[in-house]
Amino acid sequence: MSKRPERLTDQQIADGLQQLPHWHREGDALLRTLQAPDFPTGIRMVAAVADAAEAMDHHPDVDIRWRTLHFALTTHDVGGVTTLDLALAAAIDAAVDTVLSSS
Ligand SMILES: C[C@H](O)[C@H](O)[C@H]1CNC2=NC(N)=NC(=O)C2=N1
Repeated sequence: MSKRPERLTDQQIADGLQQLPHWHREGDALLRTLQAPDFPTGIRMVAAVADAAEAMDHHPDVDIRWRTLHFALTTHDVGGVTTLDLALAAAIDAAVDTVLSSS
């Protein structure tokens, strides 16, 4: 049984975001919005994110509007931002970059 992650402090979140320039915090979530070049590529990005999230057993909230993708990350089990959200943000950045570099 994996240990439940602890909610991070404001300072810990700010420190983590130093390494995640595409992301910002709003309340209990980390947010990123990006523009895909077209709708199919955006869907491929979301599919790549889904694989990474499933591998981590930690999943983003995703909003898809044509080419605009909104990602919101929070740890629902503890009702706040944890290290899992910071790790997922980095995984999302890597996943979308991989799709872009192969499109
Ligand atoms: C049992 C529970 O569903 C799992 O530990 C995971 C699934 N994916 C998850 N994703 C997110 N964002 N928060 C969670 O608390 C979470 N829990």
